[in-house]
Amino acid sequence: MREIVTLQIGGAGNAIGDSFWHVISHEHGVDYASGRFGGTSPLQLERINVFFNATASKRFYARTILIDTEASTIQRLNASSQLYRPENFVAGSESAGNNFARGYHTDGAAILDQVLENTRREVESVDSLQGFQLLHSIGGGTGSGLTSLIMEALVEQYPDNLLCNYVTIPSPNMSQVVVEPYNALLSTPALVNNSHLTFCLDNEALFQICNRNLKLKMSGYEHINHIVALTMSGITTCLRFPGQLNAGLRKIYVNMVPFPRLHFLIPGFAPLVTCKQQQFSKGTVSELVQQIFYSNNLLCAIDLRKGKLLTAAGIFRGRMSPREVDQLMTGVRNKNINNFVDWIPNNIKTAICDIPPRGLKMSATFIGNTTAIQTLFQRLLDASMSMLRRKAHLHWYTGEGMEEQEFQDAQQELQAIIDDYRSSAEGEDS
Ligand SMILES: COc1ccc(-c2[nH]nc3c2-c2cc(OC)c(OC)c(OC)c2CC3)cc1
Repeated sequence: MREIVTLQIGGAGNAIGDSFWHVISHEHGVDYASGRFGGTSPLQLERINVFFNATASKRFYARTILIDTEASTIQRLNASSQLYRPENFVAGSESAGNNFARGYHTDGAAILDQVLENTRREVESVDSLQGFQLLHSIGGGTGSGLTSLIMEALVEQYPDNLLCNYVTIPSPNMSQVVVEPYNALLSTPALVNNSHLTFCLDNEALFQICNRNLKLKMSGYEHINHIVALTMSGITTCLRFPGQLNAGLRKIYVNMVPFPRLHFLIPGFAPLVTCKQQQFSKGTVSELVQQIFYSNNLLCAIDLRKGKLLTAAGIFRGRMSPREVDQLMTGVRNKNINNFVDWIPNNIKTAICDIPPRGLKMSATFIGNTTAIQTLFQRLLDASMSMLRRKAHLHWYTGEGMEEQEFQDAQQELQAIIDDYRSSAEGEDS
């Protein structure tokens, strides 16, 4: 079986991770609180080992390491569910204080060995590891700094395995801490050089989806985390349920990433409408196909029309005609041919799973590798540079042993990835 080890890091990473385990444990017939299987179909068990371990008492637990520099968030999860193995909780004694330097050099570094020991134990308990998925933000100190440190160690210790990151990206409209742009900037080198697949989850877009699409009052992150979990469930559908594709992380990597550095993927999901709007929806496949190409349904605040798709994937769930899905997806490509690069033939792929997500008759998940992502990177670069020019708040980092040069190096990495995506839109080699 091609198992995946999850590492959920920091407050945001653990909140997203908990939502993800809530969603997929239900899909696999596993009770979130007890880990007991109560499913109704053998399909729920056929590939359950990709993300779960079976215990001697016929229960299941999530193959995940729960990591944070301060204990409170993950202590709550330990109390809430037997889905999490008690030994897999790794907490520091002091928060990384929203500071990349403390996540990477001090408070995070203090727990790195424990993280790697727990990871090693999970790796040695599987038959055939395919890779790791890391859930984290890049706005906070732990999600940015400790994750960068962990990625360097994983690449060194497991050079043949893939790293797949689900990364929440700070937004000026949802900023909690003024130095978030610095933490995001400093995360760039690890994401560019050590991640193989980086799914970008932009808080700006997620805020707009809750506010504009779903008309939700934003009282916290629970709605955002559920949308992310639904989308992650869609992205991992072909990994978790049997289907036409012999699915693995490497197959996504090989087919979605034309050059190693251009691995930043934009997810989308449909339907993202209120229950009232859902009553008026036609509930057709055609509607789903249209919606997943709307910028309003993307989990990144970018406009697909401002770039070209290098590759795209659509994962459709529910009872529908595969022929109709293929025709509609091909139709979108043909009608928007200028929004697809012409130097990668057949660069759109569709997969169908007849098991719909909870509460929906059908859904569609989009994954786009688009050159339009450079606008998101430019937003991060502009936000960090406007402070760096004035050396604002730099002392919080230099006081923890960092050099200003590290900021300039990260700035060059971020500018370089922007340039690479820009030139790939023009058809030059990246
Ligand atoms: C852009 O062009 C292509 C993209 C992917 C593939 C492919 N080949 N083999 C696979 C897949 C694959 C496709 C998936 O979605 C359509 C997929 O779900 C995320 C998915 O997920 C797990 C996979 C893995 C298995 C082919 C062409």
